[in-house]
Amino acid sequence: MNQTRKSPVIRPGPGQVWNQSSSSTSNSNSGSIYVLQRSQSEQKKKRSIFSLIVRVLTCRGDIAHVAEDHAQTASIQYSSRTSLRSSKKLYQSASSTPSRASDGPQGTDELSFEDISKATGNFSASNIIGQGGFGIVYKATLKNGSVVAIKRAKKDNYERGQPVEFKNEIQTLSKIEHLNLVRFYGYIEHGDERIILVEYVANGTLREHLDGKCGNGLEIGERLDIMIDVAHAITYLHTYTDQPIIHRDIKSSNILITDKLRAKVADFGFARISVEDPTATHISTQVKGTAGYLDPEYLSTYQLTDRSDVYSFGVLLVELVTGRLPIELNKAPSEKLTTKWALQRLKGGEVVLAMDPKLRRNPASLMVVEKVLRLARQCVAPTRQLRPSMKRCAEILWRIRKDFHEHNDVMAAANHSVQVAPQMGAIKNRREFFGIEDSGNQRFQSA
Ligand SMILES: Nc1ncnc2c1ncn2[C@@H]1O[C@H](COP(=O)(O)OP(=O)(O)OP(=O)(O)O)[C@@H](O)[C@H]1O
Repeated sequence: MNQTRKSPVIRPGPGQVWNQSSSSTSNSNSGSIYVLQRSQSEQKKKRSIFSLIVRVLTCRGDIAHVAEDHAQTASIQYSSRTSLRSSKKLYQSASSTPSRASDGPQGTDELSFEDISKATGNFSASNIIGQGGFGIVYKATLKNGSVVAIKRAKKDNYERGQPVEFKNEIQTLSKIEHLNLVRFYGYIEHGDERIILVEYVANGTLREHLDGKCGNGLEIGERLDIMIDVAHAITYLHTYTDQPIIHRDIKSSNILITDKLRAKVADFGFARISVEDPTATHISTQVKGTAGYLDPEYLSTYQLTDRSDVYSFGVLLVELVTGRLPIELNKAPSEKLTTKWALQRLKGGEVVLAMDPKLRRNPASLMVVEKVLRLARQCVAPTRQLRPSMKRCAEILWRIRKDFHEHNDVMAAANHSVQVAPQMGAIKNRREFFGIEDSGNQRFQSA
């Protein structure tokens, strides 16, 4: 396998985001995943495709800074109408002709930049719901009352003159539809503005829930549901889309939580759409992702496969049962790398020590934590051949959930009989107290 590294390996600190170039080309004639074989210029072109959607930056401003930023940008005059683009009409329409988002919420058709501006209160600071590598995220209420999330790119965060290929990618993204994936409705190009319109998910990120900043704390059953939702979303991306998609940035802050405490995977900024080549084993690409979640094999070889997402998913599983961040800077050296620490507890038969202190301890929750850690151990195996597919992960999690429910049912039945027995005892004692013959015993037993 030929491989040429063009850039040195730069290792960011914990919590920082990776954005490291490689223009390696790779060949393989075995296996069943996918490979991109591109010249350096083609690779560069390809790299720019998704940078428009999300570009990884290593620093984040705080909300106050965002508000200042907003104050400067809010005064921009929006004269021409440039409308929401996505899906089929992208090619058919000239750039300034309104085009339609496929199956977006009612009201996202024919949206212009002015409409978006109005819907966000002229990008009002009060509508800011977050900030990420791509830019600022706003909550927007459309004319018909639908609520969507608007991602407004930082000005230095896109490249002009996107190639046709970019439009292909947008088309593909807009076709992705799964209950556990944040829906991509479309984007708007307007002068030097780049806007992405996505489904609004109301209840914060998974990380915020684990930190107790959102919600009332997730019980183990709820966490299991979230694991399964994420597994379904990634399985869909890997297996059931027209072209397999590798997410490349599975992490707890990219998992949005619904009001019903179910999960939706967000942020396809790093997503790679694989070319359909049944003989290929991997994509050679620049390394992107977030420290702590990054597949070490991808990091050292630049070879991206769907098993890189499986690795990140394994880290996420550990995060869900321990409540800890993948890298805990303030812990003792032996506890800094959460996955390693938790898997050592598993090996030593001390799962209870790894369990999130916020979780209730009972045999059922301990059983779940242990089984999930065992699955996580497979997911973070050092080489991709040893890791299960996402589909397999989902199947294992279903089994764990089934066992959990059965366990709970047994516990509930046991509790019920414990509650019933003293009542019967009390009644019997009352009979004795009143000197009544215990002739009703038979009836109690059969009741
Ligand atoms: N569709 C959405 N619905 C509701 N809130 C969202 C949505 N998308 C993003 N947010 C909020 O905005 C924040 C920033 O999101 P964004 O995806 O831009 O960045 P990130 O994933 O946190 O960081 P990075 O882009 O560096 O990976 C999220 O943490 C979340 O709180």
